[in-house]
Amino acid sequence: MGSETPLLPLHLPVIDFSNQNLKPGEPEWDLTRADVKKSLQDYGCFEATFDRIPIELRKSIFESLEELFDLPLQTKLKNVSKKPFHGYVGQYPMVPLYESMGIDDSDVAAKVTAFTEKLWPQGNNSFSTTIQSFSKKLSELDITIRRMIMESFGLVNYIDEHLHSTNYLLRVMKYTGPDTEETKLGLNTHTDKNIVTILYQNHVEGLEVQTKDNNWIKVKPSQDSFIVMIGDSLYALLNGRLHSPYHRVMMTGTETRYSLGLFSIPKAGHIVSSPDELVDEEHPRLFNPFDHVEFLQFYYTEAGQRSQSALKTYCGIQSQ
Ligand SMILES: O=C(O)CCC(=O)C(=O)O
Ligand SMILES: [Fe+2]
Repeated sequence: MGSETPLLPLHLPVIDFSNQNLKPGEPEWDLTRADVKKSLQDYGCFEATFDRIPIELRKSIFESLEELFDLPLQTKLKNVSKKPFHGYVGQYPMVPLYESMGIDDSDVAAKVTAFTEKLWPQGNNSFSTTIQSFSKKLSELDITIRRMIMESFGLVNYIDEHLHSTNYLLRVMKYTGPDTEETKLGLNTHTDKNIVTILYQNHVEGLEVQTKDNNWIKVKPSQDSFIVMIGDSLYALLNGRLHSPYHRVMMTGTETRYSLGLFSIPKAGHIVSSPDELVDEEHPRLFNPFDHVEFLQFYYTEAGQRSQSALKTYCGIQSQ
């Protein structure tokens, strides 16, 4: 449906984060930072290769996901949350292939142990260790990327405050293959509402990311790569400087797709507001300051679900 000649190539840029010299101040850091900025301006998304998560851990994370989703429904329903999409989600008539669970503060051992004990009252040490160490290692990639983004926009003085203003949610997902000739929707088209999302998946493809000129990129990640994506809260914080892309999951065939997303999310009570440095005549302020938790509550109302951009409807400034 997009324009006949796509303005942007229909594949995501790939950026390597495995380099040992990737430290602030080193030339490699500056080069990688420039690639991060350009990719996020153009696509709001890129594929990151990152070797800090050992191969055994990358394998065992999917065994843990299988073990979790294989639990009886009654047990999975014990994971309740006041926050929408943080607890157990499944059996939705609109997206019957999709099931997910959220693990709040998945980088903090005590929190993951408490989550685990709700589902396995006798404990499940290998599950909680796998989830926590995977999240902790992946959060290092999230921190590197957010540091680079803040530097790119001259916001060095805000880095510490910004990094302390968020928590992590690990959402784990299972998509059952539709077992039909046609391709079926696994997850509705949406933009993420948080700061940065880092996705990892098994060998079954399905994620599609929309380009600015309305073409769909079918993402083909490898075992060594992660998909990094910008959410609406970072888009607002940067006063629209980076793109927050629409994406969806489309499923075919019989195989089960397991994926997980590490979401950095503004803490409740923290006000997301673009610094004055990013507001000038050429870039008028796009959004009123907002609390992310309240914005999320709006997103899940009927009006929020109906609007093309919940962010603009919720706190957009009229003149845009
Ligand atoms: O399963 C995926 O790859 C994407 C999931 C996603 O977009 C989300 O949870 O926000
Ligand atoms: Fe998403």
